[in-house]
Amino acid sequence: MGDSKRLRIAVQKSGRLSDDSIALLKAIGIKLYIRDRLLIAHSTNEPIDLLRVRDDDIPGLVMDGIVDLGFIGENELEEKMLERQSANKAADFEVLRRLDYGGCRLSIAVPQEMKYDGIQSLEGKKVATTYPYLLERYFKENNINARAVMLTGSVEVAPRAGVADAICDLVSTGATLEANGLVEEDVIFRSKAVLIQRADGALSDEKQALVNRLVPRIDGVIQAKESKYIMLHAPKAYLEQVKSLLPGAENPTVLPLAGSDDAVAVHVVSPEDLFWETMEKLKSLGCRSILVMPIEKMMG
Ligand SMILES: Nc1ncnc2c1ncn2[C@@H]1O[C@H](COP(=O)(O)OP(=O)(O)OP(=O)(O)O)[C@@H](O)[C@H]1O
Ligand SMILES: O=P(O)(O)OC[C@H]1O[C@H](OP(=O)(O)OP(=O)(O)O)[C@H](O)[C@@H]1O
Ligand SMILES: [Mg+2]
Repeated sequence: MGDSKRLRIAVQKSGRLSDDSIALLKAIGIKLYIRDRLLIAHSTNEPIDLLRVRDDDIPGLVMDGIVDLGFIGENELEEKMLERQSANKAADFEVLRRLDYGGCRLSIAVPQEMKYDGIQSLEGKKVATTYPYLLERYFKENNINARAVMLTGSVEVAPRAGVADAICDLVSTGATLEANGLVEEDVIFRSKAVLIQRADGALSDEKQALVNRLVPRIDGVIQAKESKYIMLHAPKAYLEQVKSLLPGAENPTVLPLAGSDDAVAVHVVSPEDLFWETMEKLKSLGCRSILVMPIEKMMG
C-alpha cells in the first residue's frame, strides 16, 4: 500500500487531532473532500490520499510503511515506540515537524484525600493508565515498584471504582481531573502533535520531492499564524519611540501621509501579536488608526 504512487497520509478519524490536522492540510493547499463515512479521502489537486483511522494505529502504520506520513500526538507516538521496541519490532520514523496544536501533558493524579509526598508515595500501588509503557519507564527511572494497570478509556474513574490507587492520564485544562476529585501531581511527559514520516530513505524520489515541497508550507502556515501585520499613523517626532514599541520593527515601511506633514504611516510584519498594553502606549504617543491584522500565508 505504502508503495502506491500517491502519498498516503494517516490522520485521526475523529478526536482531538482531527480538525486541526485537516485544517493544516487544507491550509498548505491540499484540496480534500472528506465524507464522514468514508475512511479514505482523495485529494483532487495533489497525488495524496488520506487514511482516516484511530490515533492508536497511526505510529504503527507509519513504522510498518503502510502510510508515508502521519499526524500524531507525541504521547501516543512515544508509547507505541516503547511498545514496539519491547516486542523487538522495527520502530523507525522521522519527525518532520512539531506542530502548534494538540498540546497536553501526561500526568500522575491522585484522589484528593490521598496523601502524596512525591512519586515514592506510589510504592507498591496500582496506577491506571492508557500509557503503560511511558508510565513504567517513569517508575523505573525513579526506582519505584508500582504497577501500571492498562485501561483504554475512562481512566479517571479507576480510583473510585477501586481498580487502582491513582491514575496517569492526559491533562490540558485540568477540568476532567477536577470533576473526578483528582489532583495532578507529577507531569511525566509533555506532548504536542507532530507530523511524522516513514524511516529515512523509505520514500520514492517522487514522494519525497512532494513532501519536501509541502513541509516548508507548514512552516509558512505556522509562522503566519503567529505573526501580525501592523499598520498605524505615527507622529514623525516620535517615530523612534514608536519603532521601539513594535515587536520586530527594525525595518518598518514608513510612508508619507497625504495632507499631513507631521505624521507618517508605519507598516510592519510583527513576529508576534500586539498586546493591548502596547497599543495603549502607542496611542499615548499620539499614534492613530492602529490596525492589527492576521496574515494568511508567509514565505521567505
Ligand atoms: N485535553 C487535551 N487537550 C489537547 N490535546 C489533547 C487532549 N487530550 C488529548 N490530546 C491529544 O490528542 C490526542 C488524541 O486524543 P483523543 O482524546 O481524541 O484520542 P482517543 O480517544 O484515543 O481517540 P481515538 O478514537 O482516535 O483512539 C491525544 O493522544 C493527545 O496527543
Ligand atoms: O484537562 P482537560 O482539559 O479536562 O482534558 C483532559 C481530557 O481530555 C482527553 O479526553 P477527551 O476529552 O479528548 O475525550 P476521550 O475521553 O474520548 O479521550 C483526556 O483523555 C482527558 O480525559
Ligand atoms: Mg486513541
